[in-house]
Amino acid sequence: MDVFEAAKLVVGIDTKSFEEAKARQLTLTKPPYALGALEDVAAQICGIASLVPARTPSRGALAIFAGDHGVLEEGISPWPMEVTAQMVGNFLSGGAAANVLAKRTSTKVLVVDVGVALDLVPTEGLIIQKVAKGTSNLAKGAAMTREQAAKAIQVGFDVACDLVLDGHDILIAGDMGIGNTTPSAAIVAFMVGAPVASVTGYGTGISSELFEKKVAIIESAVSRTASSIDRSDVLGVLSSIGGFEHGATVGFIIGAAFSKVPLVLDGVISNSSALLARELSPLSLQYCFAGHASREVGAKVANSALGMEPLLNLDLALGEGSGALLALGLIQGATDLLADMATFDQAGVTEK
Ligand SMILES: O=C(O)c1ccc[n+]([C@@H]2O[C@H](COP(=O)([O-])O)[C@@H](O)[C@H]2O)c1
Ligand SMILES: Cc1cc2nc[nH]c2cc1C
Repeated sequence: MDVFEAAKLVVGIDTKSFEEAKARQLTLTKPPYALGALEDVAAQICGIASLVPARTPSRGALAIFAGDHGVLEEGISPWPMEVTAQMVGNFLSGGAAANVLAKRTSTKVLVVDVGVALDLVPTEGLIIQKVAKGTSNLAKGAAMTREQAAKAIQVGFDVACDLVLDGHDILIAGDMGIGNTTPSAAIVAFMVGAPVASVTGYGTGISSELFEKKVAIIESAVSRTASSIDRSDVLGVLSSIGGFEHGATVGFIIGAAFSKVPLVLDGVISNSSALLARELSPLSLQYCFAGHASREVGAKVANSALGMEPLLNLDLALGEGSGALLALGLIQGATDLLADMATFDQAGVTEK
């Protein structure tokens, strides 16, 4: 199905089930709202499932969208481009942080090559849907064409729909792309209208000198974009300052919402992508959870612009879906609590 058509068909979560879940929380053996944000999470899961109590999501799937970035030639990351492809190899052989965390929650790990510069060898667990061999350098002009942006979004949407058809009941957004904190900060600055220096982070670890350079590059790309593109023009924004991972993540979010399954956002790449998904489908955000507050400052700015409270704040700056995978355990726990705790009546505990 065409993702842009699907985006228009996304419906909000079931508010009746959401409210019913909130009411059920009050009957459980605990002071009102003693489980805090976990109560909100469980109600949101019930709203998504249209069922109270909802079944606990237990068949998670992590999609790690991988792509390269032409802007790397400006020296905005200390790591060379080939690390993107090398880390894809690491994901496929099970040695990355994401693999370790996914194992704990029996989450399937899928890598989607949406724009890695090097050719990858077809392997089990790898989907090759290369839009191009890396983006163009956004410091010099548009990062991609509008057609490429649309293709990246479609890839992410198709991956989400296929995973749900395969029986996965919660989706996790992950990313891998050396240099991708630069387009992420550009997207946040442009979409939120915040000063670039206030949304730019240190990525994989850059010097303060390099940080100044990163900010200057993003400032110039954002002002180039602002002169001709409107915030509601998602293909315009992506083509001007985005990455293929961002495009795919936009589609992944819409795919989860269209398929009515929850999705856990990870760090600054998925948070910035959610700002774009909101333009195509505002209701799609009702299916999203902010897994964590990344160390990357733009992630925090994006989450607050989205009105989302991150579940964890662990100073993570890894990507890959690592923070979202950790949050999955909390989402599962929250859903279990609503379903399995005794009520005051059942336990013979006096209500206040
Ligand atoms: O998830 C995040 O918020 C995050 C923060 C900093 C770095 N990363 C990861 O590090 C890479 C991008 O960092 P950089 O410095 O090369 O732009 C990319 O592979 C991301 O997955 C991810
Ligand atoms: C080693 C390494 C692992 C990563 N995982 C996600 N982004 C990454 C960036 C680097 C450099």
